[in-house]
Amino acid sequence: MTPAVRIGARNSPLARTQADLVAEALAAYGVSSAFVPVSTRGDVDHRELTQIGGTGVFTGAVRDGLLAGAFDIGVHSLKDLPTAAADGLEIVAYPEREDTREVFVGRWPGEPDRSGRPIVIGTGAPRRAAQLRQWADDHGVRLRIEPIRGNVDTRVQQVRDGRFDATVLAAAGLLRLGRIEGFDPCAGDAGTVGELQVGGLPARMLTHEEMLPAPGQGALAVEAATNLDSDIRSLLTRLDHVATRAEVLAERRFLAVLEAGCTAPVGALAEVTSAQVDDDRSVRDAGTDLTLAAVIGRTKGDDGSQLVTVSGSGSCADPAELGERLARQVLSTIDPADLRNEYEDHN
Ligand SMILES: NCc1[nH]cc(CCC(=O)O)c1CC(=O)O
Repeated sequence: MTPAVRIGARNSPLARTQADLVAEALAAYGVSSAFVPVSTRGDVDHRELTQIGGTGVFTGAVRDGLLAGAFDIGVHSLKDLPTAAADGLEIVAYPEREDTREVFVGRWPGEPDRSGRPIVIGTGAPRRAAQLRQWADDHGVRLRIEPIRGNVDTRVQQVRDGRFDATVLAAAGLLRLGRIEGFDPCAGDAGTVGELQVGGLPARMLTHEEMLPAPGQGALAVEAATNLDSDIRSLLTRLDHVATRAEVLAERRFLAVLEAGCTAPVGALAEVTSAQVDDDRSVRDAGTDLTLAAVIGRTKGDDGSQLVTVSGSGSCADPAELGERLARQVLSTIDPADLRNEYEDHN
């Protein structure tokens, strides 16, 4: 009988659901598990995230619990996890990624509005704000962006209550919680636009051209202490998804290199293009089988642009190389003083 694995995660509905997904995957290998809830600084402090400051407001307490031996593995939303490695800890698996798109929930600003008043969008993420402002400029739409806090359902509720006209949330969280009505994963972008609802509000999937996700969005990180029992560790590595790993390593290296040079908001999406993943977990056609597209918020340029965009391709065999190369390209071609200097929680 394999001993139960203790799984620590934030005590929010989404974190709990994500921990359950890992528990189910372990159960498929005949391993039982128990959930250990962790209260984090981000949950008890209700100021804006940009005010609390520092990265890892949601993940620090889970990491502390791992180091203290309170549980065997921690399950994080990867996009909330700081890029810096934590001493004594390692990420043992990146399970298969959810949908990486963003969802616009509420009144769509592209529609004519007779009131003449700007649409108010609630978001605390400078990355989302920068891309929304650029979209609004491109479409001649007036937007006002205001901070919003709370878990996924609370944010939707605040739109329903009329405190905001709309908000933007990750498809991954909404799908895991089962909150998107009318979603057909096979329909692609066109098949879903205009037909979706979230909490009774109109919703639409944003394309990656409209908004790039946070680095690591839609992916989970299964983290453990480096001294974890080796049998449990090798079991956990079976939860790893090779394409997801390549993608998130490219995105997170891009972020890490940029963070060293500025604090601008960053959106980044890497995609494995070959889809030729061998059963033996290596990726075929190594060469140019990984793409990366990214946006970085900048102060308004002479051409009115508020975003720097960059894209390129590399190899699944060395995803960090692609991320690093594109980040250095941005840092060498753009004056860092032109990049927006805002604390970013990357959500
Ligand atoms: N801290 C917020 C957070 N962290 C992870 C998710 C959703 C899941 C994901 O993006 O992987 C969310 C909510 C959101 O951005 O809508």
